[in-house]
Amino acid sequence: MSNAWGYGPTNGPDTWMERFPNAKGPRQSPINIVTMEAQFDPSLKPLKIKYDPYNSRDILNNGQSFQVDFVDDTDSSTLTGGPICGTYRLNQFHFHWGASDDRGSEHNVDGAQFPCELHLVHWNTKYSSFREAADKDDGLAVIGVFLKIGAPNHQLQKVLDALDFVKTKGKQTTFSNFDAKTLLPHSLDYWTYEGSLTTPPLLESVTWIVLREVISVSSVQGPGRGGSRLSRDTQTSLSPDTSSSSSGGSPRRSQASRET
Ligand SMILES: NS(=O)(=O)c1ccc(C(=O)N2CCN(Cc3ccccc3)C2)cc1
Ligand SMILES: [Zn+2]
Repeated sequence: MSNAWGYGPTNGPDTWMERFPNAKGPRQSPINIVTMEAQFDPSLKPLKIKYDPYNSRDILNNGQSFQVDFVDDTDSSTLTGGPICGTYRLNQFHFHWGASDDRGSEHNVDGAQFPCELHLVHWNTKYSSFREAADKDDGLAVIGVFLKIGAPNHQLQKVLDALDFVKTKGKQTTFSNFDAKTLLPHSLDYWTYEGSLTTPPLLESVTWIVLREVISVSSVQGPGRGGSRLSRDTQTSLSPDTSSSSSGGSPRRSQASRET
C-alpha cells in the first residue's frame, strides 16, 4: 500500500506526525489568524515584489496540487522588504482548494475558511538553492492570498486553462510569459508569523506573509473553456485540501494594515 501522504482518511494531516516528526514542532502551519490578537508592528516594512514574466517556466501536477515553476537562477523575480531580511527568489506558486465553495484554504481568518488559497513560494538567497534553504529557520517566505467566490478572474483563467494539459500526477507542460503579480490584490497589507510548510515534510522554515485583501474567482471557473469547476471531479488526480487549521502562533500585522 502506498505510504504517500495525502488528504484522505488514512494518509491525511491527522496521520502526518507518524512519519513527519516536524508535525509536533513549535511553529507548525497553517494557523487561524485571530485579527484582534494580531499585534501592530511599526517596524514592519511594505512588501516589495518584483516578478519577471520571463521567469515562468512550466506548470506541474504534483499529485496534491498544481504548481507553476519559475526559473530562479537570478534575482529577476524577488521578494524583499516586509518582515524579511535580504532577498528571496520566487520558486513556484500553487493552490489549495476544497471540494466545495465553503472550504479549502489552509489558513483561517477569525475561524473562517476560504474556498481557496494561493501560495507564492520564495527562498532566501543567502542559501544556494530552494532545496538548501528549505530546512533553514529563515529559508523560505511564502505569500498567502485568499480567494473568494465572486467575479471571474481572467488572469487566473490563464492558469486554469493550462490544467487541461496536466490532468494526471507528474504531468507538466510549458507555461511561459506569465506575470504572477497579476494574481495579487491591490493592497499588500499583510499579517506575518514564523511558521512551516503546510505539507510534508512540514519543515519549520517559512516566514508566512498572508495578505489581508482577497482576490476573486467565479464559482464556474475551472480548466478549459468548458468552465467546469475546479474541484475533486475536475482534477482526476488532484484531491482538495481538507487539512484543518490549528491555533498556533499569533501573527503581527503590517504598518499599512493599521486601521485608517
Ligand atoms: N504549502 S506551502 O506553501 O507551505 C509549501 C509546501 C511544499 C513546498 C515544496 O515545494 N516542497 C516542500 C518540500 N518538498 C521537497 C523537499 C525540498 C527540500 C527538502 C526536503 C523536501 C518541496 C513548498 C511550499
Ligand atoms: Zn501551499
